[in-house]
Amino acid sequence: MASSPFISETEPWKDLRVHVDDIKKTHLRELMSDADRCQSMMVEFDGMLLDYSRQCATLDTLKKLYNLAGVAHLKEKINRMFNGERINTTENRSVLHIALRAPRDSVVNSDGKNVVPDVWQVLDKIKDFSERVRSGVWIGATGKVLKDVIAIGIGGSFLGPLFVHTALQTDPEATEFASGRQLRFLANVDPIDVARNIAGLNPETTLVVVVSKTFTTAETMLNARTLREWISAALGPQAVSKHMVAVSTNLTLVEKFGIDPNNAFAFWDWVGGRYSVCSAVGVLPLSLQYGFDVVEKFLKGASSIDQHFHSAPFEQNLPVLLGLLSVWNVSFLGYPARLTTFKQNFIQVSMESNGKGVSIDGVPLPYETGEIDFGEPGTNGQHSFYQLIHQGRVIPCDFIGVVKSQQPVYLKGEVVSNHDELMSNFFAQPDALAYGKTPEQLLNENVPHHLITHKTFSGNRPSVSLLLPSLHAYNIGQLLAIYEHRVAVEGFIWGINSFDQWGVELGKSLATRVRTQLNASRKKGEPVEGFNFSTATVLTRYLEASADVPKEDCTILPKM
Ligand SMILES: O=P(O)(O)OC[C@H]1O[C@H](O)[C@H](O)[C@@H](O)[C@@H]1O
Repeated sequence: MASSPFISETEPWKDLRVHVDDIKKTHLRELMSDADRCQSMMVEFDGMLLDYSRQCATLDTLKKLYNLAGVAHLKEKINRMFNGERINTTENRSVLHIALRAPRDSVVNSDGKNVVPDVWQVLDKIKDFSERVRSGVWIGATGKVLKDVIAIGIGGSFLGPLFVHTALQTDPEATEFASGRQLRFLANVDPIDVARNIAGLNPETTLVVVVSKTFTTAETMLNARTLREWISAALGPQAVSKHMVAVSTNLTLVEKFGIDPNNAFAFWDWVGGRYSVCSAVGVLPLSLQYGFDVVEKFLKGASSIDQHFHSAPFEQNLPVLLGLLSVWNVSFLGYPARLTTFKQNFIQVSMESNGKGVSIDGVPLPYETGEIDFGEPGTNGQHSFYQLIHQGRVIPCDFIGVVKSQQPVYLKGEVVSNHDELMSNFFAQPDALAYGKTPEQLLNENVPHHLITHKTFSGNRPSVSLLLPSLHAYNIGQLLAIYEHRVAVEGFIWGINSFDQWGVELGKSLATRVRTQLNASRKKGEPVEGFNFSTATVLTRYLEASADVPKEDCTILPKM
């Protein structure tokens, strides 16, 4: 099959390339002085306000980006996704995380079958199960209520749920429902993470949820076996069925592991791991902690953005605008990184989706794709790495602010409330980046000559600001979906497959070889063989220096 031409060969791409020179001549300071331009670069939807006026872009840039979207067939690609076509071609799968939050009476087809009833069957099962656990109808092996949950999972089976949990943890409505309960996440395979997770928990009152799409991920399965041992060592092996449940697409392996299939919560191949937080992956642990009704609001927020993404014209479409501007920053202005104050699962959603080297047809790309995403919430970044973004490299930034704090603090005698203090930075940083500070301004302030260059800020550094009315479950869903779809838009423009992740396989398979060697050396004293000089040397050193580990097959759990 003939492969499609690269987007970089199209006229709109070439036009944008030429346009870069015009834009580079114009400082953001000038662009910001045009109030009409700024007004046209603000979009509102469902209570949110996106301000992208601090992008190094004019209305003409936007027109050119819409032309690019046209030749990239962006609209058609979005429709193909919503229609359940197998757009993840290297895995021959459709990409239907939008179905996970579709209203009960809607229709989303995969291979001609409406998947919404299946989705709701699992959601109903989660609602029922979580209510039974929370109300103490489902109890542990010794008759105690299961008030604590450890969710074991990694990557997409961890980061999305962690993000939502982190955001809900301080939401007054959600916390009310979480009273007396704890939700912890065990992801990393480092044994100290096991220790941290079980510290202070009693197996008698703990429910373990093993979350893995494949149910083969080495870290998750070892952590699952470790906590199975923790439960059975304390309560006997028969307790496992009361204290362990699973979320997976691979129900056969769930059963083989020893978890009752009735206590397994399914999802489907058409849900990518990093797009799975709206499946049982997130909905089960979060419903156990906060109750299903809160989590349903999160799903509704995501669904609202899905419908917006599917139907709003590009000029008003938040994920489309954000995606196009990211492509502009990465591919044309040459800024490969992005800072966001919302980073947990977004780093995975973005970098695993779009860090690709070949087109969807498998042809090496003549341009780079993906961004290096990083960030810190609130003002933490200001006190660590903002030096670099103000005077070092140019890093386009996303600032996400909330009108109403989840937990307002007012102190008598203070100039502003604590939330206003936080938001002062939300408003100040984008302008500091855009305007900078000139040597003339510094001279007027009588700054000594030898410090002028040190204290100069070049400015002209782009950012977008997104203002949310509040941070309830619904808004968290909106935010998640905006970022998921933005990444899809970027990938659709770049002509890559944003839904596979072959790049994670090599490291995993090399770790398997090392694991085999460690076993052979520890158990049978075999020498290190088959590795390059460097690896063999350090591996041998590691084995020799840790020769005092137990030789016999035994179980030792953390002592915390
Ligand atoms: O959910 P699992 O099958 O355990 O997969 C967990 C994670 O492992 C892989 O390495 C993938 O890169 C991730 O996309 C995935 O989320």
